[in-house]
Amino acid sequence: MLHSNLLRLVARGSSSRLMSTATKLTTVEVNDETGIATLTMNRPPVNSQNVQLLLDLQASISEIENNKSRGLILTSAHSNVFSAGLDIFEMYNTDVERLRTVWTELQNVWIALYGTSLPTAAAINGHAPAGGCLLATACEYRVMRPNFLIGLNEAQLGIIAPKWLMSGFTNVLPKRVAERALTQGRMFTTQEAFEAGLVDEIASSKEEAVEKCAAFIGSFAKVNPLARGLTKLQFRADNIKEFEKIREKDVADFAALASSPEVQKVMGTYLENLKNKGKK
Ligand SMILES: CCCCCCCCCC/C=C\CC(=O)SCCNC(=O)CCNC(=O)[C@H](O)C(C)(C)COP(=O)(O)OP(=O)(O)OC[C@H]1O[C@@H](n2cnc3c(N)ncnc32)[C@H](O)[C@@H]1OP(=O)(O)O
Repeated sequence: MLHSNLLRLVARGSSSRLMSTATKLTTVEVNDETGIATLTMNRPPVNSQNVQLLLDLQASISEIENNKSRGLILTSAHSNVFSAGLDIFEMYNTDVERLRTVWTELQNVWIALYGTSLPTAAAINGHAPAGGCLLATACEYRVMRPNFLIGLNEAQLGIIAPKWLMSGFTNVLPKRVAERALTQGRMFTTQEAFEAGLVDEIASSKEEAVEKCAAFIGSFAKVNPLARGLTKLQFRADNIKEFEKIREKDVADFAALASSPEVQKVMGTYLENLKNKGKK
């Protein structure tokens, strides 16, 4: 009988294995030929990041690190959204403790993804606003399907993203472009993101995006994995150290900001607009 601790489960033919997880909102599938793991977010309809999805992402990243995969590709099970960012419903009209948990688990996912020595790539098969962009830019490489939007839109929502949350973004864009985009809360189209360097390639389908991500990860085949991983982490060490210094305070700051009547009001209006959009 299948149970949550079952380790390996043959899923689709012989070329890939669905790794069992104790989770429901993510799946991990390892390609037998390449040894690359695909981590798929599956929280309908838009992969909004509630605490459970954030915990499941962490469990899946650990699983991939422990199962000796050669790399990690992050993608979505949905046809037009990679991830809509934090679940605003979960942050609205709730208590401070819940807000602290949301933020702590977002931090935990980010550091797990940003700080892994494994090669990582995002197959962005739909929109990736805010927390969706955060996950994509924590990866080393991004391939995106056409005609979607990606960016950190916090300034447009009247909120300030902390420095660690912007650091993946500022790693990949020239400083001047990043500053302008962040202060505008700009959402880039796929084409604009490609031209700016926010995404590395454009792919016409999810399958092609995953293949291109796999080719990027495959480009390290002849590089010593320890040397590769340590080199990557040296590049990221300053951001990681800065983050570790402020992570406790950052949780307190977020909980205070998100629970304030002003931000709660913004969330309420934002949620109304999202709901009404569906009725139009
Ligand atoms: C206001 C935020 C306050 C935050 C407090 C302080 C934070 C400080 C630092 C910030 C760091 C991270 C912040 C975030 O990640 S906040 C989340 C920001 N996300 C967005 O702005 C994206 C909002 N969504 C969209 O733009 C669109 O939904 C989409 C992703 C482009 C998809 O469009 P679509 O047409 O395919 O789908 P749509 O009809 O809009 O939505 C379908 C249903 O999903 C619900 N939904 C969408 N996004 C969210 C979300 N982020 N959280 C919860 N639920 C979401 C939407 O309401 C629809 O539901 P229903 O079908 O009507 O029931």
